[in-house]
Amino acid sequence: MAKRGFGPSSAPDAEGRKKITKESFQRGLRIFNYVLPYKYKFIIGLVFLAFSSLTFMIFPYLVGKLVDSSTGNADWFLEDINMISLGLFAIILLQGIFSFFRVYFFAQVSENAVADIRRDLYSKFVWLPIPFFEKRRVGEVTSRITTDVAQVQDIFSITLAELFRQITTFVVGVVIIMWTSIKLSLFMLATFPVLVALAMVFGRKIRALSKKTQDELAHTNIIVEETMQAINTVKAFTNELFEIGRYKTSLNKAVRTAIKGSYYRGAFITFIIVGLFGGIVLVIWYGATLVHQGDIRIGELTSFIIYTVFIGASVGGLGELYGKVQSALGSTERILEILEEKEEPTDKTPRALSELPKLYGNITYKEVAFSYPTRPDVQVLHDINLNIKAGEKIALVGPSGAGKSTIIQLLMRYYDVDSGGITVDGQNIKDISLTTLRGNVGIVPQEVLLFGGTIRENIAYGRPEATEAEIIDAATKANAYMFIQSFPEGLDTLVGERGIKLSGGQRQRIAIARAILKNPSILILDEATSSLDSESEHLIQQAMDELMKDRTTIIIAHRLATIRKVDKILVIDGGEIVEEGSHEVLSLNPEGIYANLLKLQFELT
Ligand SMILES: Nc1ncnc2c1ncn2[C@@H]1O[C@H](COP(=O)(O)OP(=O)(O)OP(=O)(O)O)[C@@H](O)[C@H]1O
Repeated sequence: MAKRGFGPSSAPDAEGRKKITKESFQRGLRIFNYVLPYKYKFIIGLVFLAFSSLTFMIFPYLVGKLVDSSTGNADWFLEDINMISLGLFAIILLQGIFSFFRVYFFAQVSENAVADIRRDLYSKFVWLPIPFFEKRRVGEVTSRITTDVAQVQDIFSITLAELFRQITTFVVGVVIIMWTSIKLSLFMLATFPVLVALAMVFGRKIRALSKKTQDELAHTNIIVEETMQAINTVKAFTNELFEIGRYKTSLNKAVRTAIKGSYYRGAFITFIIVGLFGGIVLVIWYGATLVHQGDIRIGELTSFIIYTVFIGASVGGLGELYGKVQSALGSTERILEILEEKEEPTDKTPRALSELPKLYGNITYKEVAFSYPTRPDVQVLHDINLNIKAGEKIALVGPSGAGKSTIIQLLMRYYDVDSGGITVDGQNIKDISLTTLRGNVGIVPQEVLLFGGTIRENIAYGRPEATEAEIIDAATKANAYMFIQSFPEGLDTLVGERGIKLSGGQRQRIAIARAILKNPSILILDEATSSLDSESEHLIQQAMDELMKDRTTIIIAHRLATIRKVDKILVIDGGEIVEEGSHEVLSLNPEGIYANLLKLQFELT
């Protein structure tokens, strides 16, 4: 799933990296559009970066002069040891000051630009149609806005600066050492960078191994999470020992991989010590020979060696940065891909619900056929024809998976029909603004999810501009105000993760209050499958009756006892309407599905 939708030019690897090609690079550069509003700060940051990188490069030169001075070989305008040391100190101070401003300006740019990307991504997510989310896992969607954006932030704040610094160090360093001694430079360049490059290859292998260890540790964490989430089930089945065993096996595997990785890490450290430091010793040896022969001075050798270390570090650093740029390009690509997704054609101007055109609620389905975009080969609805007059109440019944919810989802235009058409008040819903359509439909879902916040906010979700009096009125009509008042904080009681936990019946009544407040012409009631106690059931039924008054209502019914009074019952089976009529008519057909379902439920109760 994570690999879905990448450009054809270069496939990413398992870590979501992308090969750097001209094309991917050019595409990636488009993320810099987010830096444009802050370009002056960015340029000032770059200037400070250039200053700090260049002052840094003077440091080894001055150290060399200092050594020459101390050995009586001074040939520079500053001959005094104290003066050169002061110069060194001044360089360090300058570098410190430049670095402060570099970090300050880059942080201003990166924090703002990244917040802009996050805001755009979030808005995009909210405006995207339902099928987008069905094709992806939640974790995948959230990682766009967290991990991928963090990668891009790294580029804006650190990687770019580092890249610039390493390249400057390398180029300026090589020029200076060449100027000092061509012979020694050629000797150094033929040995040292090769060793650094080898170390990089080795380092990459180790990273791959440590990634494996991390993955295995992540797997052990999944077990912890799963067990904690389902701790009641674990205890109910007295499966504590089984879970401990599962965790232990997974943990042992992670430990084995980690230990295997440590061999390589040990070997790597040995290589660094022997190889890289050996390389430096080689350079020192050759340099010392040149000093002995009088080709260069001891101070020049000193600064040469420091430059060599800088150049080596920059070569190593560039390798690492290459990997980072690759990952960031992958992230950029994924972010841009989402930003380019087509949004639902909803009206984006903030408007009060009451300002939307009011629909009457005459609904027709004509020869509607539909398959879900994720399963195009399975036709879920075939040839659905139905007619609901404004104010009529109908119920959809039928076995699980028959297609009842799908019929409703199509009315809400979460998906578009494959063939046929749905009209509201004679107008095809494709021609009605999505905002108007959804603004005129109220839903009381099967499983009510409340947002973390107060009860007031949760009820007002139905119509954010509602007044306090309207909220109380809606809560009262929904038979919810009684229990709300019984909480010390009343409407201000927090619900959700940090607040109190409401019972299923209470949540349903909040959802009814929401719908009452929204005052829609079309109402959809998705009956809860879990049964409530009779007191709660009675209160909910009363609230539902109040809510249904004067509205076109479609009930997805699971308990047939609640729908006897509706105008029409539609029995859905296998994506088709197989029976249609009032309770009286349908219950008299002994061969019919409805009569059989009725009998079954009667026997069960
Ligand atoms: N988002 C989806 N993507 C793919 N297939 C789906 C999706 N939602 C439902 N289906 C499939 O469509 C068919 C009809 O499902 P639907 O939810 O409409 O049935 P239902 O009659 O409402 O069932 P229930 O009473 O259990 O809620 C089922 O086979 C189901 O697996």
